[in-house]
Amino acid sequence: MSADGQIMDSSSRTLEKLENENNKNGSVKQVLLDGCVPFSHQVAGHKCGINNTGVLQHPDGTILKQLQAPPRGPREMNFYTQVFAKDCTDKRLLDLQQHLPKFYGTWMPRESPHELYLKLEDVTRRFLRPCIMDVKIGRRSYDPFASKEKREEQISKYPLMEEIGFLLLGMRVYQINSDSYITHDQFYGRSLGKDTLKYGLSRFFHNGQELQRHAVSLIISKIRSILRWFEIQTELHFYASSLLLVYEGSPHTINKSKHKPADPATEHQQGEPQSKALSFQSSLTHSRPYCHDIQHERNTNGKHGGSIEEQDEEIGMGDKKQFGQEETVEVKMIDFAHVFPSDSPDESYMYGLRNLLSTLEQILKD
Ligand SMILES: O=P(O)(O)O[C@@H]1[C@@H](OP(=O)(O)O)[C@H](OP(=O)(O)O)[C@H](O)[C@H](OP(=O)(O)O)[C@H]1OP(=O)(O)O
Ligand SMILES: Nc1ncnc2c1ncn2[C@@H]1O[C@H](COP(=O)(O)OP(=O)(O)O)[C@@H](O)[C@H]1O
Repeated sequence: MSADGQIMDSSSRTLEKLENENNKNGSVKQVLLDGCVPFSHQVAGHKCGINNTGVLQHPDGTILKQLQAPPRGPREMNFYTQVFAKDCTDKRLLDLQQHLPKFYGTWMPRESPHELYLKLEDVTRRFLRPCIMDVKIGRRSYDPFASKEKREEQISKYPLMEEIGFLLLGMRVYQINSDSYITHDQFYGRSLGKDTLKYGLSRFFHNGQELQRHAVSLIISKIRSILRWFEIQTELHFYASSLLLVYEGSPHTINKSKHKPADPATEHQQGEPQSKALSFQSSLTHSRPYCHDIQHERNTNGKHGGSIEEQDEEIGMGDKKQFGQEETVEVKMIDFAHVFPSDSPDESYMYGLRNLLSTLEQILKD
């Protein structure tokens, strides 16, 4: 049977059948469309898609984020498409690529062509025990087109946002002694005031034995690099966008293994990064969030076979991989549902970055 045929077999399971199987087995490890499984390293964000699963992990190691309802989903898709356009000549956008998960176009399940997903690099993939934090950046978490109700709702969630300029949305931290993760949800971040912020942030770097100072330093250096990009760009404003911070929690070596790619024939991506940059202006027209109570999780590495090196080559980034000390951390910008064109510096985002940097520097000084 052709690879295509195999796809049809796997994806032709109906949702009903899946639910029955899950109920029967009490199965936690769901296999969804085309061999995709729930992404086990999601620490914040919407839980949409099949069974409110949220972000999915594709067998080739990428992740799939379902497009949100217009205008947010198309706006995020247009943003990734523009930044990763093959014929992009805008130096600012080309420089921005290094700060984003790589974008592999859009993807749709063969059976449900109305469902569209962004296919993205899994930023946590190379880590053995990834410690992950999602931090929303900026002095306001609503965009200029938000209704009065939306503005008020967002402000009421964290009135300190304007003064602090960032908000911890979620994290998971590997604990060496118990070989488990501590997780904190969005309410943890919202509970932090000016006097507890530094301590609250420092928990992300504590493995139960000691503070991972090297991770703090390396993450500071990556955030500084993102700040430098913002200091010279005036094209874009980012609202309700996040930084995803990751560091290696394992005291052992970093996972450098490269698996053979999954059978490329099992791919049926639709819409490669487009060759023509799309206009942001065109996207200006105008689910339940993830909530994980504080708890200890047994460690499940969540690794899924296959690799994406061939696709890396395709977008010209395949040979840029290096492994060194700085590979034990990663900082990427994510969540671009509220990115808008502009002609001035993004002071709000930079304010947030600077305050995050100074809080991290304080943690190092203590
Ligand atoms: O998707 P919505 O309209 O429900 O709004 C999300 C909010 O849900 P809620 O207002 O409680 O219904 C949601 O609120 P919660 O954090 O879940 O209280 C977030 O503010 C989310 O923003 P982000 O994805 O974290 O950047 C919000 O998403 P964005 O408006 O930032 O896309
Ligand atoms: N490229 C990525 N690599 C790894 N994890 C990611 C990536 N993008 C998103 N995530 C995970 O999914 C969560 C939600 O992503 P996000 O883009 O913020 O979704 P939402 O728009 O629903 O807020 C993040 O907190 C993170 O845990």
